[in-house]
Amino acid sequence: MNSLYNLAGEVDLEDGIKKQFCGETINETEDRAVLHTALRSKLKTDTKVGGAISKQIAKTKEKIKVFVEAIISSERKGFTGKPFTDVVNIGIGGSDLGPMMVVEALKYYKNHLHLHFVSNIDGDHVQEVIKSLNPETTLFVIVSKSFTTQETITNSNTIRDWFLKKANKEAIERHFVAVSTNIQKAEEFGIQRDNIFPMWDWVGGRFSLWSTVGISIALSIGYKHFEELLDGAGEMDQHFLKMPFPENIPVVLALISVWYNNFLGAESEVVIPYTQYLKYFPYYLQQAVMESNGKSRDRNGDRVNYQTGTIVWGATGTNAQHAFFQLIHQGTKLIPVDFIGFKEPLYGYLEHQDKLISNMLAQAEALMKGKTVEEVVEESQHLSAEELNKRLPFKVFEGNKPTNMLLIKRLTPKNLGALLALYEHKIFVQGYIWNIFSYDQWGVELGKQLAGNILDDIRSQKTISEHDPSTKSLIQFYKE
Ligand SMILES: O=P(O)(O)OC[C@H]1O[C@](O)(CO)[C@@H](O)[C@@H]1O
Repeated sequence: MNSLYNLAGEVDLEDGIKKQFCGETINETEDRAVLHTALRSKLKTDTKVGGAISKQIAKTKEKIKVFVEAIISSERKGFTGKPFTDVVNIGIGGSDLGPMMVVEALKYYKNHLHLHFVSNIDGDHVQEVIKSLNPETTLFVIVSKSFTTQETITNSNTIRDWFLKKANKEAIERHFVAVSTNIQKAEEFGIQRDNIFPMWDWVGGRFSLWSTVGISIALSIGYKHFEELLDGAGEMDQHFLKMPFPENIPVVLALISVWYNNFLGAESEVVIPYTQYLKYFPYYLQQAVMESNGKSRDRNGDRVNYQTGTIVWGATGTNAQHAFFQLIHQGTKLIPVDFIGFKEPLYGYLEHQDKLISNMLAQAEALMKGKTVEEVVEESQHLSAEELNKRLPFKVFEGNKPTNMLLIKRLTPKNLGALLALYEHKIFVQGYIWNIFSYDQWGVELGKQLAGNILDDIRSQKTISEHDPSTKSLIQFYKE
């Protein structure tokens, strides 16, 4: 650990952290600051946070509060005068995964509104969500920082057409709101200016659930709980800013992960929350981690000659134990595990809770200790020598498999906020050590561009763009 702390000192991590929180343009390839932390800051004194930005944040939070409370209390109603019962969040990537994960995670705190999420450009996904909805009582929140994302715009157009089969154009202003930095495009879509919630270029998509992108969260659990989520994240920000590295949870987790990734050759990390409420957490984390640190150029533009972004995957426990834990225990790959558990159950089924947590602790113990030949022999007295010899190699567990254990008191909005901010900071620390830019995502652009070309080819009589033989024949096959 001391060597790792020295590594953090060598790259001047402390300075990097300060630069991020003060709003320096650390996202150099997009020429932007990275200030999602300002959204949950109570301090008005930090450079940029103290100025124009904190005023914008306060004004926008008030707008969210007023809007959310009007919908929840039924003061604001649908076009036929009925209260809203359902909310559909239309967005993808960071405009979907964060809100969807938190809405599910905090389901225990939800009110009467039913939240739905449409993300994929797959028309069947859209239909499956809208088919049971009543346009008179459904609110649509279009979330797109850019308001140009193909999936979100296509889905919003389809949903607006479906809505207009039952309602007239004037009803759109009551039922459609948008979250975007691109006010012009949102207005062109038909959203009234008053119904557009601003977003800022200093909030990255995958770090945006704390902003207006979190409207679906605030609608689901109420504004007060949404604030508690922000408070929890704010407390973790202060911890990250102030604690010396050996006591700094995000720093320690990041360094341990660098150790496994860069020094022991671990290819991936797995995250296992022992609560069904966090079933979408691995998906959310995949975007946060892999879109941020999946880079092979350093900050000078040179190709790195070391490993960067870890592959993250996971599922809830105990389900995962019955699915892929075999490979973690006895496979050939080193896979560090993060266990996340909560001491108190929300509904009080103590028998379940004791069993749930004992499974989590047992997995960590088993991975660490393993099972020796002697132990297998000891517990196999009932077997003949021949039978024992046959089975012995398969019953041995090598052990020495690393795990982190995050044991939290209770799943509350505040604790969840702290947990999410913890992982955000872990991502930053690792990116900083690897000397890469964590806050851009140029790697998603090529696919978008080529999909545009292929769409043109699919729609035209002839294949017009240049393709390799494989792509060309696949386009042909699809068209036939
Ligand atoms: O909010 P937008 O602009 O629609 O973008 C959605 C997502 O698309 C991405 O840009 C990747 O394609 C993500 O970073 C982002 O979260």
